[in-house]
Amino acid sequence: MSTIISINESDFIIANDEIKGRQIISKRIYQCGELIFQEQPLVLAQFEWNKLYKYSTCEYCLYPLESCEQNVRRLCQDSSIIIPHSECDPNRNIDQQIVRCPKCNEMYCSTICYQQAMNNYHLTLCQSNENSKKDQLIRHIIDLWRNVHPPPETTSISLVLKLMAMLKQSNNRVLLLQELQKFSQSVQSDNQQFYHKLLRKEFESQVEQLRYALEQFNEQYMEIVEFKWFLTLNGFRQLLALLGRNQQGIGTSSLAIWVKNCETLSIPQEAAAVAAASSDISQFIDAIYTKIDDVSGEFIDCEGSGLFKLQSCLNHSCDANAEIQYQHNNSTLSVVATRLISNNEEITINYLSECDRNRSRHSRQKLLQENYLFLCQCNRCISESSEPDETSEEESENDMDED
Ligand SMILES: C[S@@+](CC[C@H](N)C(=O)[O-])C[C@H]1O[C@@H](n2cnc3c(N)ncnc32)[C@H](O)[C@@H]1O
Repeated sequence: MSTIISINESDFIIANDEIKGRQIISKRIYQCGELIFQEQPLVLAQFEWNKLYKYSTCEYCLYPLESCEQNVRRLCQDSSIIIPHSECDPNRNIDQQIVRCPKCNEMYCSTICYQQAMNNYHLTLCQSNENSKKDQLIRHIIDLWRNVHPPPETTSISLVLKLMAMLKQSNNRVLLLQELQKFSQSVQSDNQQFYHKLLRKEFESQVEQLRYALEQFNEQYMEIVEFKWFLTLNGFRQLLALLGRNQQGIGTSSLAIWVKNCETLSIPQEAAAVAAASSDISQFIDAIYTKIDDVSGEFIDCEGSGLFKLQSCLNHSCDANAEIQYQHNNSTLSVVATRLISNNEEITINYLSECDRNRSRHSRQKLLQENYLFLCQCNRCISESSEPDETSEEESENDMDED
């Protein structure tokens, strides 16, 4: 885990900015669409809610373990749907590829993933006996988490459990802890104004229950002396702030890959046939997405999150010049330029979800303060600084009043 792949060391540098902390500065020109780097996570986990809704993925790399047809049938709750062009679905025979842990039945996309999981953490976390006290405590911790954090989830307690198990199984605990310490993790913003939203008064008792349960887990089953500090009152708040500030969402989907492959289908020769075939398939795809939206809402991907060492050095901008993609439909993250990036320009991504990006300056800044503890001063926020301090909801309410 935690491998940085495909970078040319001289293409960018990690610098230090007085206000933002670490930042990545380009040392050459990147064209729009160009890959900047690819990286695998130090640790990742599927969201607990996602798992509950039966999104099946490889436990180690989040590769989807459904065919496109199974995926669509589940999301539409309609077992009669037939997906055409099965040649566009690389997962059409995925059932035959799935590897299961012989003890707990957890699913993996390959023997390699299963072995990596075993070597890293699964030997410790394998829940093979539901009556055992240890398995019950793990389930209790996960249930507590789900009560604190209804969907959409942002941070996952499974990451904490996995980090503990990785430390237990590691033969170099010091190195792993050093890697963890590099992520930005203070509980407050530098000017002491913002706290992470999970550390507000309203969550105090639930966060304490979680901390206590994890402390019991460590004392009774893990005995990781090096992790004890993270399970103290202050240490646990810092751990939650670390996860909140750095965690990167991961999304994979069998349907999305099938749709992408359909776009490159070999085209029939005659112009009229081309038009008819492509309009048929796009109408079919539109109808599928509409039905999914009606039945399952927008929650359509296999989702999780992870900590990435290099990606976590990328700062936010509401006018970012790069974006995160999952080009391999698993947890390998790609950072791709979304416009021309000049030499010496900071490479930035947008931390906000697609739908939050069009909110007012005030709403965007509020979300960034609650989740990442900073006041955004990007070019877009500065150029919109004369706008009123209203959330998008207040803005639309005012608009409606005016109408
Ligand atoms: C994922 S880290 C990014 C790298 C970070 N600068 C570091 O030193 O590790 C996220 C944190 O970086 C800082 N940050 C990111 N974008 C920023 C921005 N536009 N303005 C100020 N601080 C920012 C915030 O402290 C945020 O919680």
